Amino acid sequence: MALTAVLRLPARALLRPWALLRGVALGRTEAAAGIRNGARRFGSQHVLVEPAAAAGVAVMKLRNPPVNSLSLELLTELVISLEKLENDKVFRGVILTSDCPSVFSSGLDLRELCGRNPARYAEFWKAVQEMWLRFYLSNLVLVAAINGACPAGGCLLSLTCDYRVLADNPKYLMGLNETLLGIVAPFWFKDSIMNTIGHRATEQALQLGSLLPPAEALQVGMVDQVVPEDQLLSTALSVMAKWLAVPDHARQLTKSMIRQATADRLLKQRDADIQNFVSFISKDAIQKSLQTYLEKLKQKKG
Ligand SMILES: CC/C=C\C/C=C\C/C=C\C=C\CC(=O)SCCNC(=O)CCNC(=O)[C@H](O)C(C)(C)COP(=O)(O)OP(=O)(O)OC[C@H]1O[C@@H](n2cnc3c(N)ncnc32)[C@H](O)[C@@H]1OP(=O)(O)O
Repeated sequence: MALTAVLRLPARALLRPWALLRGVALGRTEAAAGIRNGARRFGSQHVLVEPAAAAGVAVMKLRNPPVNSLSLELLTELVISLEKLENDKVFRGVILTSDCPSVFSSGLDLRELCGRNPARYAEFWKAVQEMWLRFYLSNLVLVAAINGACPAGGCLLSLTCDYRVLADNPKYLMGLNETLLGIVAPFWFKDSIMNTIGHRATEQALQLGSLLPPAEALQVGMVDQVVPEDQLLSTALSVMAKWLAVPDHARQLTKSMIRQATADRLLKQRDADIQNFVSFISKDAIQKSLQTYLEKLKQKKG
């Protein structure tokens, strides 16, 4: 970025050099680098963050086309983006949504689970854990505006949020469908869903690998609201306003009181959980099962 362009930027942009550096790294213009109509904006390759119309609220959009699969890069960028927002005292709430049409997130990137070496599996799983821990324990209010299909790891990501609004479209199926892939959701996936929908509903949803349409997701409590698609963002903003009306310190301590024990279960055994994952995913039978599933997905179009 030329010096003259830097000098034209508002002072507050200069106080947040990461926003500018990101823009420079991506070779983008001044507007895309952080300043548009006086509002800050930043992004990475797979995550776009922009201020919402409401004060103190950012909209974080996943953009890893075509289906927002959670690759190592996307997971890492999600955590970095959240951390930036947490460190920027302007922001108190985040609306998490998708920039890809009809898919919120297709879950963990299946290419990360197939044919890699143990070190790469371990690195990937550490990033999945990190994403879950950081989002689950975030001090910010997180509202998921689910504007598409939301299976497996996508559902997990939404379950880290404080509130979920789902757009009313019968194609937007949601749930932890791991068993249908021949894999087992780890205990912290199970804890996340059980804390949300309860014990009995989890017994069914997790064993059956249920992918629920909006009305059923609402009925079981997997989402808090189902709204017409064109009202998704405005609803998320209204919900956010209600949550932000509560003093931050009281809400944050209360959230931590409710969630910390669940997070601690993983924190106490992160390395063992990584080892479990690596040995499970490396088994020939599991690899075969995942390859077959991926093939079927690819053939679906033909
Ligand atoms: C004892 C226990 C110890 C340890 C724990 C062990 C194991 C736990 C391990 C793993 C946990 C994993 C959780 C997961 O998240 S696995 C991912 C599961 N995801 C899914 O099942 C969703 C699959 N995708 C779909 O159903 C659909 O794609 C869709 C509904 C999201 C979107 O449908 P569309 O019709 O819009 O798009 P498609 O044509 O189907 O897809 C386009 C394109 O994208 C590819 N793709 C889809 N999903 C994924 C994915 N998750 N990863 C990578 N790639 C994906 C799809 O194949 C198409 O590719 P091509 O264009 O054909 O190349």
